[in-house]
Amino acid sequence: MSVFPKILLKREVHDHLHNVYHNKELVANLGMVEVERKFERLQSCLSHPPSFTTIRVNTLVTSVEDAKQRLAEEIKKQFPDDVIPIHQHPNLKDLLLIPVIGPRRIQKQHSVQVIVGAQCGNAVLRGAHVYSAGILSASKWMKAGDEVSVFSDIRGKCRRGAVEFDGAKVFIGNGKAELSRSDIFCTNSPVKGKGIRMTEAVYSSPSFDNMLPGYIYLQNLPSAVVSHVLSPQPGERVLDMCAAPGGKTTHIASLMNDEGEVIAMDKTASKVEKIKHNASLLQLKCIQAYCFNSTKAVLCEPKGMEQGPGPPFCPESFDRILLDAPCSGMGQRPNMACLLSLKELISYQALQRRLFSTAVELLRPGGTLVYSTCTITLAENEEQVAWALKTFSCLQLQVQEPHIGGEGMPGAGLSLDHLKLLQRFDPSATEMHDVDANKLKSDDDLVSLADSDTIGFFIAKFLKKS
Ligand SMILES: C[S@@+](CC[C@H](N)C(=O)[O-])C[C@H]1O[C@@H](n2cnc3c(N)ncnc32)[C@H](O)[C@@H]1O
Repeated sequence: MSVFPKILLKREVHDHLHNVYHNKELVANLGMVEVERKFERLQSCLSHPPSFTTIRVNTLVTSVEDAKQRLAEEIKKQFPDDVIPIHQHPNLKDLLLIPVIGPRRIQKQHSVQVIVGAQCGNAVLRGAHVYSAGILSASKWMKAGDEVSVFSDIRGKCRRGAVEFDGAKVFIGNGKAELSRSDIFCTNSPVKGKGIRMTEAVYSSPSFDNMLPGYIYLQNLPSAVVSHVLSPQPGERVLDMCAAPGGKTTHIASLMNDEGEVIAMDKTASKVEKIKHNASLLQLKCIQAYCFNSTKAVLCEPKGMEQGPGPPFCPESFDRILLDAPCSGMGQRPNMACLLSLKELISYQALQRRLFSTAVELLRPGGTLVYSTCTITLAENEEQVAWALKTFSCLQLQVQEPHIGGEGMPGAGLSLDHLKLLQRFDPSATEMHDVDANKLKSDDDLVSLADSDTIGFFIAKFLKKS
């Protein structure tokens, strides 16, 4: 059931998405009434978190059963009075599902108020505590130990250090202050560590910060599907073109049993350090990470030139390539306000095409290319597939295994057969659910809810014909 306002969009973005979700092909398929409902559901689902937190087990260092047991012990420390179920996904054997309980109707609000940035607020609704860096405002008299009510500044309008804030804010739960207002704001150096320990969030999930490092990796369900769809094999040479912070890179390496070569690139140096950190934490040795603009990753020098281990690379030199493209991120949940302008929203298509063209050049004939995004627009998903099939006659769409999400969305002129080969995780495909750990009836109910109530995501798999 909806407890937060639906996602707040700029008028121009709202109207654009409205047109996308009311395109002629979709209306012809579903009818106007269903299309209207779908668009309303989409806006509502996006402002709420998915019903499950998903944890990928690093199967190179532990078994799923062992990780499950360790997780249960850790979660018990946080929720001594509750039984929080942990389920292994039946089709993604390295994935564990933990329900996000909520929404809770919290009656009591405290007079001491804390305002946090929207990103911090979104993390709280997925189980995080409030870190000091995320706090924008705290009541004048707040001291350590106070019970406080926490609000998210959804429009990004609150001034850092303000004593009160009357702008648009959404209540996300109650907690206990670990620092005073002056500890947070009256200091010259940035404050680190926890600022508020959440005691009752509107949506509650364990906090996985620093939990079992090296054993588990917090990863959204559709993101964990991607590397299985790519299906990398031990000994292969695999390229992850837009890789930071390395969630999929590390998954790929672990599916390859850490044998072969996984080359990860990202254009931002600090993010490349995160890939290296994650690879080392998860004890993966076959990953090489480089800071590089992947649109320039094809070696153009004449043959015979010495080629180093890093980019640029010779054409047709990879067995498999993942292009988890930079995108508008409109599928991320929860997201109570999207501050993107229409210009920004539609700017990604061109960059994605440049990256895609590079991927096709670098892939060997007979190789596999997977394209994915965490967004819900047609322009970045089905339209890109239609363009790719028209532009590169060597490409053929492939069946995906596992196929857990729905089919592609009509509207880009793709045939029904092609739409069936695409995998779209569409939050608007399900009704909103209250989740109460004790009322999840059967394992089947639980898995189908976890599979359908996810972030918005898209996956296409291509074969480069020999
Ligand atoms: C969707 S995120 C990747 C998430 C990552 N695959 C994971 O699962 O952890 C997209 C990434 O693309 C990077 N990026 C954007 N433009 C790029 C470019 N031209 N070359 C390489 N990386 C780029 C961004 O820095 C960002 O880290």
